[in-house]
Amino acid sequence: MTSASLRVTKGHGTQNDFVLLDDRDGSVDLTDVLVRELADRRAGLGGDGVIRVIASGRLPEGEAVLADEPAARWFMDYRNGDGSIAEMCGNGVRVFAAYLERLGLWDGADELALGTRAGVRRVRRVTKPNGPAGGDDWYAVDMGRWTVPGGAAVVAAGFDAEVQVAGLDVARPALSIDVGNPHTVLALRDDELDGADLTRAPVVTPVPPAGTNVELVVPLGEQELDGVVVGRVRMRVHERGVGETRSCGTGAVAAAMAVRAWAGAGAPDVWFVDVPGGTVRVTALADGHAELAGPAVLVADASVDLDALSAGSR
Ligand SMILES: N[C@@H](CCC[C@H](N)C(=O)O)C(=O)O
Repeated sequence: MTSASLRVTKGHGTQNDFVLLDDRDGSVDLTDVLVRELADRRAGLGGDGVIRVIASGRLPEGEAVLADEPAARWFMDYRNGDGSIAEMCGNGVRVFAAYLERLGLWDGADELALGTRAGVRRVRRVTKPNGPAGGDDWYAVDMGRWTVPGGAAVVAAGFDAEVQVAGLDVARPALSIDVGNPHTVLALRDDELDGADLTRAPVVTPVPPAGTNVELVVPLGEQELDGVVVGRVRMRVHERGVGETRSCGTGAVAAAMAVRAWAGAGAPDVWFVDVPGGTVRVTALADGHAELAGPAVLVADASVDLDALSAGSR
C-alpha cells in the first residue's frame, strides 16, 4: 500500500515561519484541516501559516488581480495557522518571492509582480542596511496603500480604539490601521512590553468586525543612518488566526505608520522595526504606499506523508 505525499518547503521571514507548497495547477485540496495539520508544531511541520503558490487564473481572487496586472501570474494563497484565510502577509510575500525564485518562476526581471487577496504586490531585491554594497540579500515589497479607516479625524485624535492586554493594569488607547489586513496599534513603555502576556488574545474595543492583529510598540526615537534621519520602534505582535508570533510584516508597517502619525509633521519616512525575530525596514512612500524590506530564508524541503499527518490529529 502506498500513501499519498505532499512536497513542501519550510521558510521564514524574521522568524515568522511558513509551510510553502507548489500547487501551480490548483490540484491540492487545501482545506482548513490540512492547513492546521501542516502548521501543527508537534504533529506536523510547524508554522505560523501555510502559503500556496497557485496560478492566478486558478482562483477568482487571482482573476481579479490579473485584470489589474497581467504580469502577476502567481498568487500567494495565504492561510493562518488556524486554517483561516488572510488577505495579506508582509513577511510571507518576501518568503513567497524567494520560493518563486527557487522554483524558477521569477524570470530574472528586476521586479516581480504577484497576486494577493489585498491586490498586486511588487517585489525587488535590495541591499540590506550595512550589508556589502551591491548585495541583494533583502527583499523590498511595495505593500500598497496603508490607511487609517477612521479617516483624518482619527489621525488627528491619534486613537479610535482601546486594547486590554493581559499583564497590563488598564486598557490603553490604540489606533486602527489597514495594510490590506486589519491592525490595531498601541504604545507602551519598555517594561510594559516585556511584561505583556500575549498567550492570551488582547481584548479590543470596539470589537473589530473581521478581527484584528494587535501590535504593541515602544517608540525608540530617531537616529541618523547614512546621513538620513530614521525612526526606530520595538514591537511585539498578537496575530489574528495564530497568537503571538516572532514577527509580522504588515504589523511592522502598521506599527511604523502609527508611531509616525503620533509623532506629527516632520517625522521620518524610514523606520526600523525591531521584533523578537529580527529587524525589518518600513518606508512611507510619496504616493501613500509603504515599502517593507527584510530577509527571507528557505530552510528545508520535505515530503509530508499525508496519512501520517492526519493520524497526528486523531
Ligand atoms: N504574519 C503576517 C500576517 C499574517 C496574516 C494575519 N495573521 C491576519 O490574519 O491578518 C505578516 O507578516 O504580515
